[in-house]
Amino acid sequence: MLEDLKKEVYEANMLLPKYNLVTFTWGNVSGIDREKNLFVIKPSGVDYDRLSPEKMVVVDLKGQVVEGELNPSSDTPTHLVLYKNFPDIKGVVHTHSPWAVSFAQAGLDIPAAGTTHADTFYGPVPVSRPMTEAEVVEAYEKQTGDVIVETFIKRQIDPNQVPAVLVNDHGPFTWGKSADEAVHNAVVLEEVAKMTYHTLQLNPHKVVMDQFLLDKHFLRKHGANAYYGQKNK
Ligand SMILES: O=C(CO)[C@@H](O)[C@H](O)COP(=O)(O)O
Repeated sequence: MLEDLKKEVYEANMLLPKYNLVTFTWGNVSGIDREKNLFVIKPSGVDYDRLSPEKMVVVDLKGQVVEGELNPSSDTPTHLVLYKNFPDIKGVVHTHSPWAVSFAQAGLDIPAAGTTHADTFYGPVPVSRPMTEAEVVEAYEKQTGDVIVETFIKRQIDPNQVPAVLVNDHGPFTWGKSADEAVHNAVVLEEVAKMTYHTLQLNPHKVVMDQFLLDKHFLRKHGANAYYGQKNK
């Protein structure tokens, strides 16, 4: 079942160590088949050099394993919440990439400090609020997904325009129209986190891109149809 998607998700997972976004078995990538309403995710606790397409786990939208010998990633409930609430996405990535984790642990958004950021994230990358003790104790991974969705609703951020979040005290999640695109966004997020840290160290008075500059950049990059299409959503 879903052999092609398993191969795609396996290959996307292997990009995490390749781009130094994870250490040991940290992180995970999933991809969804929106017609079958099934998603494929990395197995939990398996070293990347021991992964294979056959070891990927298939999960339904109730969170039940429908195929696979191994346990699905411990972050499966978070991926599930994102697939249910962000209907346009088809791939999700979680990493512990150090610069993005540093912003997440500091409880800080990554502001749009330049075009490298604005090329991928059409606005600041938000950090979620700290989770309550009850949320952490009850069902951390599911609550993580709920807090991510809450962040985007409360701050009126379009997840298609800012395909990333910094989970407070934890680390980044990114997403996209495929597992590969979600990994691309995770790589850009880490680069941008590093650049922005240094930018703000060099110039603490740096004025980051406001919505007008972000709009101009989006319009320049994607054209008027895309710009006004997004605005009229
Ligand atoms: O963030 C965490 C643990 O805090 C997890 O994302 C691990 O980094 C990977 O867990 P598995 O996917 O292997 O279950």
